[in-house]
Amino acid sequence: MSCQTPIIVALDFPGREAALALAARLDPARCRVKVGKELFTRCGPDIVETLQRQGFEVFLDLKFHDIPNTTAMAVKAAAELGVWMVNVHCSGGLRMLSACRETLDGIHGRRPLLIGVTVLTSMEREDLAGIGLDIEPQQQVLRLAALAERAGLDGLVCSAQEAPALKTARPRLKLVTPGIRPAGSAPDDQRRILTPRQALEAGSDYLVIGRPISQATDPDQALAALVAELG
Ligand SMILES: O=c1ccn([C@@H]2O[C@H](COP(=O)(O)O)[C@@H](O)[C@H]2O)c(=O)[nH]1
Repeated sequence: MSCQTPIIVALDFPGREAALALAARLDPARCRVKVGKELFTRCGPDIVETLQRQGFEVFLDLKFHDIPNTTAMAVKAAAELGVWMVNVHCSGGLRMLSACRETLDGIHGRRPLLIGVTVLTSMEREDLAGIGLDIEPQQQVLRLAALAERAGLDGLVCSAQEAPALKTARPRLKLVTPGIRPAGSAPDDQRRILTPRQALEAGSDYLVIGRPISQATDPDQALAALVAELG
């Protein structure tokens, strides 16, 4: 059975054992899982295959960013691994994004959703100024969204705070939103945050949630509360 909720649980752990221990407490019908840089660098493709065998759809969150050929071949490798979603940085530019799209279009069978990372949810205006961008995060997200749309990507990683503007400007694109924090919980290093319910109401299609579940005293209860909040 495919997943019935918009929740993607980030398995940000230093090893296989901890990641699979949390996965064992999750139901693939109630959430998808995300394998990011830490877990993948430690465990490699095997962890993705294991999670898929357990019934999970996997978002491979490696945020590829390189020259067009290198990035497109990395996306191809992810597709051959069978992942449900893969992402690349929009700031790699139109030629890089188009190369990834074209490479996936040449693959037979099920292809992963190709998602463009816009502005990391840990960044605010002053962080953009620090890298030479004198612009509000939302404006930069909208610029990169235009590029993603032109290249034929399936969606964007952004903050749910930008979802209303994106749903108006780019209604075709799926919105994958980290920076989700239940009311009253610590923002940690995130800056552009919303609660799960606010994010859905704003127009998010998928909610990426890590520490509020993985670091909770009772992860099962934390996930159940989130699912209940979303209705
Ligand atoms: O802009 C981005 C892109 C990716 N992430 C990833 O999402 C999770 C969020 O984890 P939390 O513990 O809920 O903060 C994490 O794996 C990030 O690498 C993001 O936060 N922002």
